Amino acid sequence: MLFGTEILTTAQMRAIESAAMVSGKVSGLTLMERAGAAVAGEIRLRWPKPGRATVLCGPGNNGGDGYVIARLLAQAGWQLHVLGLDNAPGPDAAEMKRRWRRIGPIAPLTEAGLRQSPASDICIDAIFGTGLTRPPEGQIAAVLRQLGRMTGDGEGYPCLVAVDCPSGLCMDSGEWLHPDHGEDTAPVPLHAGLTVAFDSPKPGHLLQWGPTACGKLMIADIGLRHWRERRADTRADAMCPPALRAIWPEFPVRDSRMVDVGSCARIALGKGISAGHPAGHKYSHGHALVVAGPAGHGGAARLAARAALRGGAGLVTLCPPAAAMAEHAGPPDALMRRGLDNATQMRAMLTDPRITALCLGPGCGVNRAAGLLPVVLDHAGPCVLDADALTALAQAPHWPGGLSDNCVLTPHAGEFARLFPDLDARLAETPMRGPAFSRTDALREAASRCGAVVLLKGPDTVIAAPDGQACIHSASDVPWLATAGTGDVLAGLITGFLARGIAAFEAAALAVLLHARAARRFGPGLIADDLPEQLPFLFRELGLDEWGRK
Ligand SMILES: NC(=O)C1=CN([C@@H]2O[C@H](COP(=O)(O)OP(=O)(O)OC[C@H]3O[C@@H](n4cnc5c(N)ncnc54)[C@H](OP(=O)(O)O)[C@@H]3O)[C@@H](O)[C@H]2O)[C@H](O)CC1
Ligand SMILES: [K+]
Repeated sequence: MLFGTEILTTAQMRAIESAAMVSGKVSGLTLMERAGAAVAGEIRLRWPKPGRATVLCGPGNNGGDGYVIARLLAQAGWQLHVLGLDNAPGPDAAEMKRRWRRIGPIAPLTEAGLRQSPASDICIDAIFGTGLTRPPEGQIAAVLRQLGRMTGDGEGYPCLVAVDCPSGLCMDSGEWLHPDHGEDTAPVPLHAGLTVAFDSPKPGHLLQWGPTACGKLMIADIGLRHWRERRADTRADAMCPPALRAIWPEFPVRDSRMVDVGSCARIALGKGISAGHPAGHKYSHGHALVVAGPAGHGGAARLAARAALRGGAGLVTLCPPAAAMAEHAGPPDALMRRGLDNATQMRAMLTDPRITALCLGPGCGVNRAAGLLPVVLDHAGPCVLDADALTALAQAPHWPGGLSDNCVLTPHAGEFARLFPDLDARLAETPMRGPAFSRTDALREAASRCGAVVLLKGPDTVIAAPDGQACIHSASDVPWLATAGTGDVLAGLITGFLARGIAAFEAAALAVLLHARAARRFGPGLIADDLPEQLPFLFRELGLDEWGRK
């Protein structure tokens, strides 16, 4: 999979960190110094004039990073107020604590201690990082609640800077861990203005509450690349499930490893049918069928068909029931129309080998989708099943079998719950232990059960393939994408890419990326009809006007 930055689970991060230390080439103390320096550097970039900072240091290495940050900021002229625990941390954090003590005192990390802290411009949360395994309770939970109350985006509030992650957030799922007793002990979610994470993003930075909790996310290089890449080369190890990647072209993230989306997209498109036929005829760019529903419900399928055309399918044929043909008489004229009344007609249609992809579901009606579904599945060609086709699929006798890995399912949360009620129930459970069951866990399981690529739509869209590849696409910066018909456009765009011969997982990933990018480019006020119209500009901006040339 070409798109995006690799995401590491907390277990993978720990394995890489310890491989680095075992090698003897880098010590834990050096890594901690680099981590602290990265955060202090980001702070000084944003607040060039030394100010006042409160640093909250927890029991482990995240706390150790906090002591480094305090020391480096103090050396840069900041006024520091440091709170810490009276515990015996690991040797690296203990050493950093000692070094801080030579500079300044440590007040007890308690709710009262925090309330009585001198006013500050920023609060630095170094309480828990990737080592969080259970919900914060007692005094630490009270400190976090107080921290949540006293920091925020509003004027007059100190900005919260999170070290690696906001404390209490499970970094494998983006869930806040809850104690199992009482509403009044529920976590007060933190809202950091800046989070500086180390080496790689973790799933929790991107899933569920992650984006709102983290604020601006910076990924700092702390010199672990060699061990990360070695691990990627030796994927036999149990710590290394197939790659999980983040696609975040314009998400507010800075990451030195961020890939060039334009070149990734170019390569993916170049792998399609058009490769080697830059001046090919229309059939060399594929022929997509988009099934439409009964009269009065044609808009969704037309949106999908338009997106498939704009996505570059050579031909797109819209197939409403014959009685609904009149409804589709308007533009675009490039769209072909052909009546389709029943499964027999569909079976005949699909004998044409030039048809390279099919979209079933948008505006189709559940009964019509259920009638056509067996033909689509028997045909076993590249297809997108969306909307009503997913409802029909959940009721099909063979479900969850019968699909192949060139099929993409595009459920929203409700459709996902109908298809995989047990996984949905697990996702809905109050997370009380880390690592909590995540959307990537659920999607990998869903894809492996049904044998198709599954794409769960949302501000944190997750896509998984049956072989375990998965990616998270962050679009929490484009809330205006949540409007009627945008899902139909996405289904159509994937169909267009499938028609062009792009493999299912890549077609889904590329479509989701361009879909959000189109919304970002258009801005608020967007309606679904605007999305396909943005694609030509996007293709040009990303250098995709050269598609077909590798
Ligand atoms: N990634 C890297 O290469 C580097 C990361 N660094 C920083 O280290 C932290 C991870 O440090 P770690 O010590 O493993 O964990 P934490 O600091 O997050 O947590 C400390 C310990 O707290 C205990 N724990 C867990 N949950 C709770 C809870 N709810 N209440 C109380 N205590 C809790 C847990 O220990 P237990 O033995 O009690 O289970 C944690 O171990 C990472 O985030 C980075 O900030 C390095 O500094 C640089 C290299
Ligand atoms: K933290």
